[in-house]
Parts: sequence; C-alpha cells; structure tokens
Amino acid sequence: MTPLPSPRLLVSVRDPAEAEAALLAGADLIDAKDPERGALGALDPSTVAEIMARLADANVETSAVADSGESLAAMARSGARWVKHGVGRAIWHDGAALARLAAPVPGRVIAVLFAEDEPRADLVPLLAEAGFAGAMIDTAGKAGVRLPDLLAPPELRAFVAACRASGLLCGLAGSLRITDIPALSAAAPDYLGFRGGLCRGFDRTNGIDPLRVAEAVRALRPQAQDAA
Ligand SMILES: O=C[C@H](O)COP(=O)(O)O
Repeated sequence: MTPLPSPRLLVSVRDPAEAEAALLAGADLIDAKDPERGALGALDPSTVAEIMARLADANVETSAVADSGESLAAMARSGARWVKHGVGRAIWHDGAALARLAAPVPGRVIAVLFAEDEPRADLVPLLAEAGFAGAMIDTAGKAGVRLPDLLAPPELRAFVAACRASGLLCGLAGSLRITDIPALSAAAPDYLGFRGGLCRGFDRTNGIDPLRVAEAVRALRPQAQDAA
C-alpha cells in the first residue's frame, strides 16, 4: 500500500511581514487571517492583497479567510488561491445553503467546520456535492483547548479519509502545538494548520516566531533532515 504523503504546513498570518517570515521558514501554505477577530476573522481585502503581492513570486500555496458571502468574492479577487469560510452546524444538511456558500468562487472555497460542533465524516460528501474544494476542521475557541482534546484520532482519520474519497483538500487545525504533529500526521491530512502554537508566548495575537515555524517544518518532514 502506497504510504500517504506527510501533511504540509499551513501558517495563518496577519500581514505581509509575517507572511514573508513564515515563507522563509518553510511554510507550505500561507493563510491570511485576522487573529484579533476570533477563530475565523477576515482581514481587510487590501491587507490580503498586500500579503499576496509579497508572495507573488514564491512557490507557495495561499488562502484567505472570508466571513461573509460578499467577502468571499473580495478575498478571491485579492489573489488568494483558496478562500476559507466557516460552515455552521445549522446548514450542514441544507444542500441549497451549502451551495450558495460555495457558489461565489467556484472550486476555491474551503469549508471550515468547528470541532466543537463534532463534524462527522458523513458530512464530507455533502460539502463536495455543494461545490466546496476542501474541508478543514478548526476550533472555535482559542483559549487553549486543542483539536485533539475535542476529536479522537479515529474520528479525525475517518474525516480525512472521507475528504480523500470525495476529492476534497483536507486540513486539521485548532490551537495545535508542534508536539501534536506526529499523532495528527498519522491521519494524513493535506495540511496541518497553525498560528498560536507558532507565535511568541503561544499567544496567537503575538507575532509569528520563524524559529517555531522552522521547527514545525522539521517535525513534519523528519526524513528531509535525515537525508540532509
Ligand atoms: O487555520 C488555522 C488555525 O486557525 C490556526 O490558528 P490557531 O493555531 O491559533 O488555532
């Protein structure tokens, strides 16, 4: 059986300087998000455009958080490859509502589900059918409760497997620490998403610490260290 690839590193940033620092430290995907506005706070589209301009010549994936239907299109225009939007439990089984959320930016919207809502694998085909390009589990609370505290490994593995079976990009995030990487890598998501665990003092409203980003990269790609 072909081994699944190691997850890549998503780092959420709030400005061009953090974006460049995360890129230089080895991040695989730069995600534009406002940490001052909760778990899924959108930055001003002009700031997102500045971030994307700073990354224009880099070989890196990009995403931006949108917090409304209108901002979905604005974030897409900013140049981000993917646009992330929260999908609340209330519409999980409302196909029309899901499709409306994915429609403004066809093939580029990532559904973000909160672990506190206990998303299950059987939700994933509904997201694919509605037109989402991917699905990510994150935590709504950012006071220290981490994704592994809320969803057990079998649930995470089932969610990731469902994303693969439905052809959706898949990410896991939620107050993660670098020490969570080995266990979460076993679920083989496309991305593991970080902010707080890579910030100074583990405070997501502080700045990104490039040394922690580099440490997360090493933890994700230990074989690359061995080969070096
Ligand atoms: O999308 C990624 C996560 O929201 C990163 O934020 P966090 O590590 O502070 O939970």
